[in-house]
Amino acid sequence: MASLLAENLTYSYSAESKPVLNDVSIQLAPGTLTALVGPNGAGKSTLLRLLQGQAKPRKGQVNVDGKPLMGELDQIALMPQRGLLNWNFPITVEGLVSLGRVNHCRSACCELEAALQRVGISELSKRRLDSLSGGQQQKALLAKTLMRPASIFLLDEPCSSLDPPTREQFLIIIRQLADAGLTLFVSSHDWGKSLDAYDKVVALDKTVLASGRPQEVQEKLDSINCMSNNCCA
Ligand SMILES: Nc1ncnc2c1ncn2[C@@H]1O[C@H](COP(=O)(O)OP(=O)(O)OP(=O)(O)O)[C@@H](O)[C@H]1O
Repeated sequence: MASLLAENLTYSYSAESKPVLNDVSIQLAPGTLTALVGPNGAGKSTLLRLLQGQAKPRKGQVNVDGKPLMGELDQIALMPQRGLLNWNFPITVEGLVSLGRVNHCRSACCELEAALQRVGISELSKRRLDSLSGGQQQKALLAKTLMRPASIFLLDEPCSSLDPPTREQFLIIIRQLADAGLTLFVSSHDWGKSLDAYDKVVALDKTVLASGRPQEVQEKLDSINCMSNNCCA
């Protein structure tokens, strides 16, 4: 089990441009499920990339288990937004999921079958990716991410494009993963009852607007115009 502490992160995409993240601090406790919500352009994906070590903050630092993060770590896995993938690529589910394997990893949790079982798609392993529904594709992408020998998982909008029942199913899966000891940080545009499934919510709009238990954050955000109408978009 691993913990993550980000302190005072500031980031801009170039030296001349304005920061897209400003003085962002967050803490992820081991074995917890945390939601990251915020409007379009709030910096959610950027923050997840900083936390995984894909980009370096201009100010501030990320600590994993008390040690500064230097570059990408096997310990932290990022599931990208579905829009970044070519879903028509001719590959089977097991082919895609196997791509998540890290060569030197031999532990049982990283085995293909275990990853497929964890997200409940063992029976789809021989199917082509482009023959699956959006929800099944998202589960396959999660299974690929779970092949990493990581204990911290950053999921970028895994529930986008899923219908409400499939979202609920997905939430049950990620809740089980957290209950099994993994640390999950999940960006989302869902705002409302579905956040009750999380241990903690971080609301971001370039900086942290609110952070805490779902009910507390919801009450705080109810008074902020940009996040009204039960939706962060
Ligand atoms: N590669 C890039 N170069 C320059 N600016 C970028 C780049 N990627 C993102 N941005 C800018 O950074 C800001 C934050 O974008 P980011 O994608 O992190 O937000 P987000 O909260 O994930 O948005 P969404 O909910 O729409 O996915 C936006 O203003 C965006 O235009």
